[in-house]
Amino acid sequence: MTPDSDFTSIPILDLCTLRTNREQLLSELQGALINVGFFYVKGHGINPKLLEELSSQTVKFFDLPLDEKLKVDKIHSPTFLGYSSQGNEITKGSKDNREQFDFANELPDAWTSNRPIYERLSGPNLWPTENLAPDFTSTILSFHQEAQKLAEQLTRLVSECLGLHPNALANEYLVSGQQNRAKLIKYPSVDQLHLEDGTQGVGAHRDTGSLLTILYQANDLPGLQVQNHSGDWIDAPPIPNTFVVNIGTGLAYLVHNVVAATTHRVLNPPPGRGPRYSVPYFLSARMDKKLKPVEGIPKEILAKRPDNVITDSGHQFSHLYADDPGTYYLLNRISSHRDVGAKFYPELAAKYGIELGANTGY
Ligand SMILES: O=C(O)CCC(=O)C(=O)O
Ligand SMILES: [Fe+2]
Repeated sequence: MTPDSDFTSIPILDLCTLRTNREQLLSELQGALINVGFFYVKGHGINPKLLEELSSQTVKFFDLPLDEKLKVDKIHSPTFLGYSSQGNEITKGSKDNREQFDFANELPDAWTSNRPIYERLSGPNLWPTENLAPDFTSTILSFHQEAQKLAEQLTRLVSECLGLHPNALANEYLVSGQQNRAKLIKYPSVDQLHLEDGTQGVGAHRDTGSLLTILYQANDLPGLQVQNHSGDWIDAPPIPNTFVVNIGTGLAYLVHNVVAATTHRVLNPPPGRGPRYSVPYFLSARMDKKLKPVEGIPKEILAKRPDNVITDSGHQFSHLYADDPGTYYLLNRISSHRDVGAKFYPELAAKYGIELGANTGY
């Protein structure tokens, strides 16, 4: 791709087209994957009422008193599920101005010390009590279920549009009972920030260790930006009843980087317009299997791979990535949330040289 044909907006794909003109949708999807790595989906079939309820529960959760939110803080769990307060996460060496609540499909606390350490990441959620947050848990879990179905459908479409069997990726890298994470995010209004909070909502990054991300922008504030191949930042503003989908480094690796795990970032919300809310869901590859680029993508599709892509994102632990996805993923969690790392994984952090005392990031 030459800089002249670089993208300047994010394509919108309508999944209803699958019923009327499947070939067209697959061709649009292929273009979006190879040239952009980001696209909106509409016609996804997820009930708009559920999405409204998700938005409202997200706002209500963050409006709870801080001491109640701290009762479900990540620090209480080796899974890194739960709440993290403002400024507690680090991307590219700087604090991110966001509060978060990480959740996943519910799994029991099954890890024992004779199992691989990364399996300790999978386990139960930390929920606020029902009387404090009525219908929160059921709404969040319903959304998770729907996002999971959509993500699996998209994985099959991605395979198909790259000339593979629709189940080529799913059969190898998705396994029932795996835990896929999602989170509620609040980017506080700049009027509520202190000077030392810095300027980033979340710094430039790729979604590491996941196959794809489905992002629901839960109110109408802009902030998400996507980096095109020339290094320019392109806005991805909220569009009602759509999701923004982007490709993670896991999927890109599996398909020989013919699809792009595109760099993105989030700016603080515009002044005077209140906080921005968003809900990303991350579909992950199974953690217990080495990643191996798939065979069978036709040469003419591989030849479309863009080169000379400029990115502001680093790439942590890449040496480990393909060989041991579970450990790679755990190290990323520790690095982003060092207080949880210090409590539950001090030996692993020391082994990989992650400084737990200094909360300074990379
Ligand atoms: O909040 C957003 O719009 C994007 C968040 C994001 O990129 C992430 O959490 O990986
Ligand atoms: Fe992201």
